[in-house]
Amino acid sequence: MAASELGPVVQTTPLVTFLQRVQLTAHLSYPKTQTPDPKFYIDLSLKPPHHLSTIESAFNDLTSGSRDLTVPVDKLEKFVEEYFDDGKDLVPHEPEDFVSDPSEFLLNVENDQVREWAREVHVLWRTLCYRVSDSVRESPDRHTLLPLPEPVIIPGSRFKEVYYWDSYWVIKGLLICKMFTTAKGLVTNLMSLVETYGYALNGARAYYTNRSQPPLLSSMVYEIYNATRDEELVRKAIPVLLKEYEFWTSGKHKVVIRDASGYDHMLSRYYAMWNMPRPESYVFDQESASEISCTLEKQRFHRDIATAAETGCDFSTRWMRDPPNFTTLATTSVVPVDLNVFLLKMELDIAFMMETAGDKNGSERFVKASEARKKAFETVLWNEKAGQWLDYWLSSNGDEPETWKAENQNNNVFASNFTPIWISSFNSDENLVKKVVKALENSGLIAPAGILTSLTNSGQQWDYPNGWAPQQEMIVTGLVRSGLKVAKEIAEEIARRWIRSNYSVYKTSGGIHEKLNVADFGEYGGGGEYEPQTGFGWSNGVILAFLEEFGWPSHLSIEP
Ligand SMILES: OC[C@H]1O[C@H](O[C@H]2O[C@H](CO)[C@@H](O)[C@H](O)[C@H]2O)[C@H](O)[C@@H](O)[C@@H]1O
Repeated sequence: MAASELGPVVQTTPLVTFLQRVQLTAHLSYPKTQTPDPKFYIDLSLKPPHHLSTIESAFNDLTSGSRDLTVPVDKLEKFVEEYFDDGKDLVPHEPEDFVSDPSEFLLNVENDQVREWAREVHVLWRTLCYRVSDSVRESPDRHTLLPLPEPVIIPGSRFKEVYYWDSYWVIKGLLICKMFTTAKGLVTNLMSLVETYGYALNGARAYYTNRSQPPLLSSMVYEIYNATRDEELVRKAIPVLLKEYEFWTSGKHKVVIRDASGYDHMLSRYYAMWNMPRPESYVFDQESASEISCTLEKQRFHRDIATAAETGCDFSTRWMRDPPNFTTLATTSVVPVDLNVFLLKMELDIAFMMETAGDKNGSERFVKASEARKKAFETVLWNEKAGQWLDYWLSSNGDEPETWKAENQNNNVFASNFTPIWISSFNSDENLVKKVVKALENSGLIAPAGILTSLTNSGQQWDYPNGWAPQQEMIVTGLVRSGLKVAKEIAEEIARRWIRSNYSVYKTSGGIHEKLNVADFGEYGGGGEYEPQTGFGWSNGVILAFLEEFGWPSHLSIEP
């Protein structure tokens, strides 16, 4: 790891650096209307028996003499065909615990049409399940895919690798489908990444080693323990979670906000260890930064782009100082509500796991840490007038404690502002829940497909109307756990909307075999990208989780 003026940088591999060059040449060589997905190139493997040095020199020959880095497309395609393999690094895998009709599957779903669909969603796990090929294990230098010990569930579409936070909702879905072994395997994979790198990577690719994603590993372990009572898993998880906790609460991730009475509150922010264009989107990031001439400023911008990817919400006006101007991205200057919710949850989960494993002192330490963070939520992030928690803009670079200012709270409404309600100490406070429910109802976020991520129509993936808000599963869960009638009613309404809109996406034009993009989702908001017969990992999980929580009565229509 090297250090730059703005923080650490994790070096990438020679293969990633080379594939970036191929990506750039492809981008420049194809006609504008046929621009290839840059991620395709960075995901390629070297075709045996060729080695990187041979392929690199063949590529130098191919491009030599071209002043503008372009080559004829037919020659480029022939080159890719000759020297690379596409998609052979993952091998389809039949999950050993898959049964087509799991016992006690969604007993509350009475409506036959919905039951039949839920079963189709369950079957999708088979199409998303793979194992890493032996060639990745034997020759890791030939692949950008990283070796993992257990079978994986991928999101689908262009994402042919494990993703950290997606795995949380995937696991929720797998548990409902009684696929306990597969769920445990996903956690084993993520734990192996923490053991190797010190944090769970954004995704299992060599170009994702410079950042993590929303930290939900402890929640995954907790969910599995709840379903299986597997104490061995808990014992194995504790040291791994301690390592992950250290990553998120130290170095550049740690920020300290001093309140009016001089009390220091420790919170966390996202902070990627990268200051160049992201390899998987090299050509786009380079273009986005093209107007910035100062090197340091460029590096800062690239770090903020990579950091937005670490948030899981790439991209959103939430991270922009002057939305929707993309170059004002300042992700590292935000103290995000949801990240701190996930860390509060991690503290509570670790406390619970230590107690389960008989470590009383350790458990108390984490209960204390959770109480301190809860206090920070009340002082730094809560806004009484808005009835929700607000992201906080740092005034400084966050290296030293800085004093809290009311005007630094970001008054814009985001789904993430409501995620603290997931935490029991918040959802058990009746007065607080009532305030939050009122604010949520008046927020404008509740759309025909559930909770939108933001209210700003910026064209970004994580803004209205695309509205992918997987965090709505946490909000819904928290509202239900409050036990308050008004909260449960709104939670059920949100879940029904999500189910209906996803159903219509799956079923439009005669079935899931039709490819539908977010854009086709139009006024519904929410949902995701659907490839033939796969659905999308995390949304499959949220569908099943909502169906389990609320069922679907026989008299209720599924059509929106
Ligand atoms: O290729 C660009 C970016 O893709 C990923 O982000 C999106 O897909 C992920 C997989 O479903 C999801 O976890 C994330 O929330 C999405 O925004 C990736 O995580 C980014 O790092 C990457 O740059």
